[in-house]
Amino acid sequence: MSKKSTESDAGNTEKQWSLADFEIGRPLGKGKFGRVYLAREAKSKYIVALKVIFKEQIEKYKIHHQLRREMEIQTSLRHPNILRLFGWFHDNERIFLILEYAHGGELYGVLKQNGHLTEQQAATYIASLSQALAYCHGKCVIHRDIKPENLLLDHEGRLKIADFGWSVQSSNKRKTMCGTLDYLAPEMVENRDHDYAVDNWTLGILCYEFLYGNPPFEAESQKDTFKRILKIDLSFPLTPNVSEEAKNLISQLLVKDPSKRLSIEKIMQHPWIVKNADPKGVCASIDI
Ligand SMILES: Nc1ncnc2c1ncn2[C@@H]1O[C@H](COP(=O)(O)OP(=O)(O)OP(=O)(O)O)[C@@H](O)[C@H]1O
Repeated sequence: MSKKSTESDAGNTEKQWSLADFEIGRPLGKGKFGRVYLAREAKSKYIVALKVIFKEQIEKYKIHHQLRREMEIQTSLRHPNILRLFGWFHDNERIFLILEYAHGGELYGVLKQNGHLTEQQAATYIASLSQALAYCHGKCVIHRDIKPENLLLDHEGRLKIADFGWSVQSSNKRKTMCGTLDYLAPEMVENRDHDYAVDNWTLGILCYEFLYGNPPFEAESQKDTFKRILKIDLSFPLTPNVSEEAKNLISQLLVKDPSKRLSIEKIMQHPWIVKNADPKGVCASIDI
C-alpha cells in the first residue's frame, strides 16, 4: 500500500486518496511520462482513469512546474466538455492523477479511422470546443495545445478536452514558445505576445483537419510548416466535398491579425455551426 499524501499536497481537500482506494483494471494507454489505467474506486465502484507518472521522469524532464500547473488548472475547471481531474495522490516513486474516464478514447483515432468527419460531426465538435474555450477564457485560462490527441470522447461521443500541460492562467499577454507545430498560431511561430486568440486560430486548424483529414499547413519540414503558417498559405482541396459555409468559418479563423479573428461568440452563431451542430454536443452517428 502506498503512502498517503499530506493535506497540502493532496489534489482533493475532501479526501486523501491512496492506491488502496482503487481496483486497477486494464491499461488504457501510454503517454510520454507514464501510463493510464482503467480503475474503480473500491467503495463507490465509480469508474475512473488513473494516470501514473513516475517522479523520476518529472525530475529528468524538469516538468514539475508544468505538471503542478496542469493539475491545479484542471481541478478548478467544471465543464461538460472538459475532462475532470477529481484529485491526485503520490507515493515514493509515482504521482497518480484520478481522471474522468473517457470511454470513446481519442478523437484522433476516430479521425484516422474514417479519414475525415462529416460536417455534422465536425460542427458538433467545434461547437463543443468553442463552449469549453469560452468557459476557459472566462476563467483566464488559455489552453494553447488543442490538437486531436488531446481530445477524448465519452461513451456518448461527447468531446472532452484533456491535457492542460501547456495551458496558462493569466490575464496578461504571454510570450512563451509552446504547442505543437501544425496548430501554432502565427504570433506564436514568431514568438510574439499572444492571448486568447491563439485558441481561436487552433479552432480554425481543427475545423479544417476534421473536414479534410489533415491540418492545412502540413509540410515536409518544420521550417516549411512555419513558412506556410506565416504566409497563411491556405487552400481547400476539391475532395472531400466541403460546404462553402464551412470554408467561410475556417477562413475567418485562420487570419494573421489575432484581433481580426472571429470571436468565440461569433463562432457559436456562425450559420454553419447553427445548421450542423448537435445542440447536445453528442455525435451518436460516430462509431466509437
Ligand atoms: N481519461 C482517460 N480516459 C480514457 N483514456 C485515456 C484517458 N486519459 C488517457 N487515456 C488514454 O491513454 C493514453 C495515454 O494518455 P496520456 O495522457 O498519458 O498521453 P499523452 O496524451 O501522450 O500525454 P502526455 O503528453 O502528458 O504524456 C491516451 O492515448 C489515451 O487514449
